[in-house]
Amino acid sequence: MPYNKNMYTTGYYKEPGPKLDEESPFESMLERFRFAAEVLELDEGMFQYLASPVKQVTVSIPIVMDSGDIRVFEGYRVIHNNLLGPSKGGIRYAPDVTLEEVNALAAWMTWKCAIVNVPFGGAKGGVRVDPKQLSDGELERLTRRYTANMLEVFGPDRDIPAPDMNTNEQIMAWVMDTYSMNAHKTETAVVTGKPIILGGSHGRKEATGRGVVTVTLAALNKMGILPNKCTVAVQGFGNVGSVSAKLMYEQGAKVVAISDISGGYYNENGIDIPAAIEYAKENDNSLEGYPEAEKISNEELLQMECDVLIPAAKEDQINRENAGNINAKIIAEGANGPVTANADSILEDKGIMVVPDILANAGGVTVSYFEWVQDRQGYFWTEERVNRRLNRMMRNAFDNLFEVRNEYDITLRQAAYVFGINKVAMTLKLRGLYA
Ligand SMILES: NC(=O)C1=CN([C@@H]2O[C@H](COP(=O)(O)OP(=O)(O)OC[C@H]3O[C@@H](n4cnc5c(N)ncnc54)[C@H](O)[C@@H]3O)[C@@H](O)[C@H]2O)C=CC1
Ligand SMILES: O=C(O)CCC(=O)C(=O)O
Repeated sequence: MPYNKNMYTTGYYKEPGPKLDEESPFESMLERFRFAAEVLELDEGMFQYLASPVKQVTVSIPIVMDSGDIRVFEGYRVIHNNLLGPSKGGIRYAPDVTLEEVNALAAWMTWKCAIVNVPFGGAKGGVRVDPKQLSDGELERLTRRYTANMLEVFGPDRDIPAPDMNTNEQIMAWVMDTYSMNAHKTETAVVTGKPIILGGSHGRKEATGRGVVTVTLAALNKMGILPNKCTVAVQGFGNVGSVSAKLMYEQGAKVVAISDISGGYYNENGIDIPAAIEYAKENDNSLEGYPEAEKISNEELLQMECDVLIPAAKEDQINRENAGNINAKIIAEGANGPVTANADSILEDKGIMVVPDILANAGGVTVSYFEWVQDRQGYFWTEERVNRRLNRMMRNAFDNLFEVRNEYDITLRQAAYVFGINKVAMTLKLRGLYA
């Protein structure tokens, strides 16, 4: 791999650089991509090719509300790249999701799949809706209509969705059923993250958090910190955050702070995570009013002194404004894009090891791959087998990136982009580009 050390010791990357739009995850993605492209000496054409999504689909989703009124929502699916195989990535329901954000999330999926070595390209979907405002019936109609609008995009050999923020296994079951009705056969492999009874995989629900913890333990080991001697703060208490917190707790770590959209909860003696999970389950998935802790703000959580900070909520949480105040030794990115590109060099200067999203949260897509394989074979694995293979693949990915990091004296995030983009670029070269 071509390498010129001066490029990033004296180049634009170390300078304050052009002010990026903190609100733009796509710009954050591109900024890191540019750096990797320089390291790899990608030519301009290759850069443009890999930076551009293959397909962007925007649909309107009209549904009849329980009141009898019609409302129209906007939905997206972006296929960023499918050189390595069918595209793969979750569907997000959020009132503020944009096509631009989905573009970034889809590109991250491309690099992520390359890093964990699963034979998929990258995609992501989104619907601009606050699902909490919909009844179950409205949510089902919305999901079915979105899927119907994407029938030509989705497919077990084309594009395979999965859960992301505010979507879950019930929503995946509706996607599978709608697609199957139109295919005139049951097509379980069209979507992953389904209920186990419908062809889902053991371990998928916990896979992202489990992967976060595997790489966190590897990072702690590199720093010579024992898991049972470390303190942890977790932002976000949904699928990824709650499982990461629970598995760190089971490792003997002291999880001193957790948070969700209702705010942060701090206990210097450590929070009883199984009890907090039970509390959230009984309170409509919210920590609001959690009694065994002092209420703090999400900002206070991010800035508290701890060994491991796991941002597992959403993008742009650690940015140019607050990066200088982060007091963790390791940041393990459970969420996609929780640290902006503007914050990267600030964290690097503080000596904080960032385990980047495209490695740290890749456990989800890894077990989605296992689910797809199981569905296609019609032969299902035990949870023990799933977890063992997941741990192995995450650990291998961590070791590969650590090697690139050491070889080029770059950060783990830079190594992740270099590794992932190199693999996709090499695939393109071998496949060729003549239509
Ligand atoms: N579910 C999965 O398998 C995967 C998810 N991810 C990423 O992990 C992140 C979280 O996803 P999930 O856990 O699936 O979503 P989720 O919908 O299950 O949970 C999201 C959590 O974040 C909290 N939250 C939202 N805004 C917040 C804010 N401003 N401050 C603090 N907390 C806030 C919510 O209250 C909730 O507890 C997202 O970035 C997603 O893209 C990444 C890989 C796979
Ligand atoms: O499980 C999958 O296919 C994708 C999960 C996802 O959306 C992500 O890793 O961001």
